[in-house]
Amino acid sequence: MRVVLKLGTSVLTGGTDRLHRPRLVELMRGMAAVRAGGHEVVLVTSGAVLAGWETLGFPPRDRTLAEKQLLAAVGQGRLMHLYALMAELYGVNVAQVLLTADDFRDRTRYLNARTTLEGCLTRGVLPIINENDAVATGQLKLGDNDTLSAFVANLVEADLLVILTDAPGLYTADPRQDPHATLIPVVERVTPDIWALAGGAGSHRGTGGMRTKIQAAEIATRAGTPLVLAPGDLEGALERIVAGEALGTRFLAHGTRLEARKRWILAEIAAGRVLLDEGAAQAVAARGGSLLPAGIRAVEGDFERGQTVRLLAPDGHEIGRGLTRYRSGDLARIAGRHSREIEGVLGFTYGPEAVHRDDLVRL
Ligand SMILES: Nc1ncnc2c1ncn2[C@@H]1O[C@H](COP(=O)(O)OP(=O)(O)O)[C@@H](O)[C@H]1O
Ligand SMILES: N[C@@H](CCC(=O)OP(=O)(O)O)C(=O)O
Repeated sequence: MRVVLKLGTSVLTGGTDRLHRPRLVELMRGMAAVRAGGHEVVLVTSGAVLAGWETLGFPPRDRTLAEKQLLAAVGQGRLMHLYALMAELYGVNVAQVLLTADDFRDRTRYLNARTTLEGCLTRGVLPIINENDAVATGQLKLGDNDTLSAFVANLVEADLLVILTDAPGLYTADPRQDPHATLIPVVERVTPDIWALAGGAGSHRGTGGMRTKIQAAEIATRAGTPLVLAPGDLEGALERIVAGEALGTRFLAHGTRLEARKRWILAEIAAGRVLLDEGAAQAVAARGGSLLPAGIRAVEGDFERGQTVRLLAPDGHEIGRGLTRYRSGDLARIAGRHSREIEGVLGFTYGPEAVHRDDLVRL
């Protein structure tokens, strides 16, 4: 299973003013255990602003954007340093990836981020992601890490998104305000009734409160990834959730990830056409295989890597659509060539497939 784990500031502080070291060790132990069980983990972490405030000796705060950015710039390094120390205890290597909204909007940046994260996972490195707070403002900013974690879950096509926070899950009302509030164990759909349960902003150290968690649930579940919202102060929480135990609140996915992805591919306007030879058409249409450059006869249109293209059989009829791994000019140069030759021809490679079967919908 590929799991994206989001840790809020409130979890990292354990209700104190500082990054709570024993808590960090326990969380890292959980991640290492899940990884040792054969799963992949991507961490989305908050806490840079808090870490910066701690490092500078808790100066009085004016809560301006400039101050927040300064604190994040100081704290991000500190946060990573601590994670690296904790990870070393468990023999885990970590990587830092700082993202902003533009990295999800711009196709090339999106694909590059995905390649980097995939690379980390392939090599067994734990990617640790935060928003690039020091530079991102206004339109550039996603603004909260709940939303960021849902985007990341989408980016890496996670099987599960786990958000650990300082509440035991989604309650019928804000448990801080209403002592009679009760836990909702399963949410089938994020309806207006669910939205109505979220109070305002969260704890005084957190950013989004429950609203951004529901927002994250909406984004993730629509893309086919379920979300579990659970308490961060419970020992072994991550392992128990990954093992399938019902902890906190589970938001169910709509359909499977693959279906969600295919809906998305079909919704995109095709940017070009790729003409296949008979063998490739057979492989794609009848056997559900990937399209290799060797089976391409011609490339029409001007498209970038990651855009949707139509796949045409030799008689011109459309047999499928998919996301191309190479831009049109590059694809034309490797058309008809064996995948081994890609690097020699282009000087680089994005892998042996022109369109991978996971990125392809047969019509
Ligand atoms: N319906 C609800 N159920 C649970 N918690 C809620 C609800 N409405 C508001 N909250 C508040 O949201 C807070 C979690 O958000 P936040 O403090 O931003 O956490 P984090 O730092 O983990 O992102 C909880 O502590 C709780 O007070
Ligand atoms: N990127 C910011 C945290 C933003 C955020 O969403 O915080 P939280 O509500 O604690 O998850 C930071 O590292 O301080």
